[in-house]
Amino acid sequence: LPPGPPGRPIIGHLHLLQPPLHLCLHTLSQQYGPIFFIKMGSSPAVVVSSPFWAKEFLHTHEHDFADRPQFEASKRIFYNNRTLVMMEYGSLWRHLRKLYTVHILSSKRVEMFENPRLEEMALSIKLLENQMCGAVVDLRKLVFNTVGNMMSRMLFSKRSFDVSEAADGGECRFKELVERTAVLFGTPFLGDLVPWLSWLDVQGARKRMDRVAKELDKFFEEVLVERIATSRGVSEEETDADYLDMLLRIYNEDGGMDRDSIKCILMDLLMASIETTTTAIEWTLAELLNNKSCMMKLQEEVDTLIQGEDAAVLNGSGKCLVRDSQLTKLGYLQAIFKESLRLHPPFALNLRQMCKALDTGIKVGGYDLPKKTRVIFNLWAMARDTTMWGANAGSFCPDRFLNDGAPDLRGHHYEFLPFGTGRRGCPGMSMALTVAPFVVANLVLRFNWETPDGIILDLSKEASSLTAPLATPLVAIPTLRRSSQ
Ligand code: HEM
Repeated sequence: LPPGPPGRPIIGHLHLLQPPLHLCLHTLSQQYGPIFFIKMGSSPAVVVSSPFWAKEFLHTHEHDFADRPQFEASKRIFYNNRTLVMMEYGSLWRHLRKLYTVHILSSKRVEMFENPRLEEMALSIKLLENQMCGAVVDLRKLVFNTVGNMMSRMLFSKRSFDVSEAADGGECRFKELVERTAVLFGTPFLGDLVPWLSWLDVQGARKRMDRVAKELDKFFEEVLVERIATSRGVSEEETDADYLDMLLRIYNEDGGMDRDSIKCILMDLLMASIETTTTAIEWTLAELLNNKSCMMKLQEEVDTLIQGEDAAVLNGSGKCLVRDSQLTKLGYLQAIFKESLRLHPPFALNLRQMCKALDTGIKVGGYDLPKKTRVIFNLWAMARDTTMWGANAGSFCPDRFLNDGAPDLRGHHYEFLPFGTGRRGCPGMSMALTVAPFVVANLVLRFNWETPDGIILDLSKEASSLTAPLATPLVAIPTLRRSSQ
């Protein structure tokens, strides 16, 4: 086995693990090395903190570690692990993955949904202009709602999140459900760590999981029933077609797809996208607030682009917005976004598991790993390693991504894997790389942003949740930029 700290009976190394887990595992790696062995309760796990070892597992042994650990929450909430994120590696997963990459999340499909994204951005900007200028704004909430509405409109043409403070009732219900789900996934469940103790359920978590599962199912069932009842029969080429139209067409043509599959896909896409994208945007804005010169340079870049080209102008509102197609021309914005993802990967840790078929374990890099070994990739630690990134690895320095040969995001550079890599790498990367920089560009185009009392934010701490957002939600004060009028 790889080296590792001494463990205890039953709990293994659980007593050593404190939140935030990525920091705790990083500290242990400094003592035990870039690959070390622990037991999470009764589950064997290796923690990987170097690009060399990441490549060993994710490239050399790609097939062998293409599974994910199965958790009680995902069994209960995601229709017995039927979402792509949590599905066991095998033929069903391959079938669904193809559907995602070819039909659902291809760049072409993402492009088709520019309109709802522009409209939602315009609504959030209007809210900021009319009700929030000069006031302290909860940016996490604003971004979460904006991204949430963009996603739910692309999926089933409904706004499911409230962007105005006044909205209430049904619209907020779904937001609360997403948040409760994230908490359930972010909190370890005893039975996942020590299966023979799962009957105890001291945390009462099963009940909470079942309640969330029931309410989520009800929400998606209503969406489905309403759409089937209206039988709008929109073809996928039509401009107001959404993902649900496409899924219903496949449902009608493909006997292998049932109602739960559709609900599962809708749920998967919402859950995998909103929290991650919001966290990425929140960190980017936080870094910009602390690095004023970068913020100003970005505003200049966006201003120059908008003045020189046709920007989107919405519904005669006079509001100019940066469009998707312009994002690739904003080189500095791209560098800022990458640098923020480097320092603050929304999934600080990525989890894989040895495939079930390897029932006697496998040898990796000279180590004998037992069956069902979990691999925890410390993406956070690898992206801050000074041997790879230089002495300023801990500083926000977007210029490092302007150099030729800088690491890309697409999973070829193992020191920088915010979207993972290989067959189980993130299929939503195109969507994320469109939505997140789009929101950032438009927020800095129209507003100057300041922290309350001009304080420098402490960006050294993350909260423990499904993703790793700022320890306290980001707040800032917007003022309208004259040049944006
Ligand atoms: C900044 C935003 C995002 C980040 C940082 C992110 C990151 C990740 C990571 C690290 C993984 C695991 C990859 C691996 O095991 O190698 C993953 C998987 C996944 N992501 Fe994302 N993601 C983001 C946005 C999205 C979006 C927008 C969607 C969909 C609309 C999405 C859908 C998925 C799905 C379905 C999987 C599971 C793939 C599988 O297991 O086969 N993600 N993501």
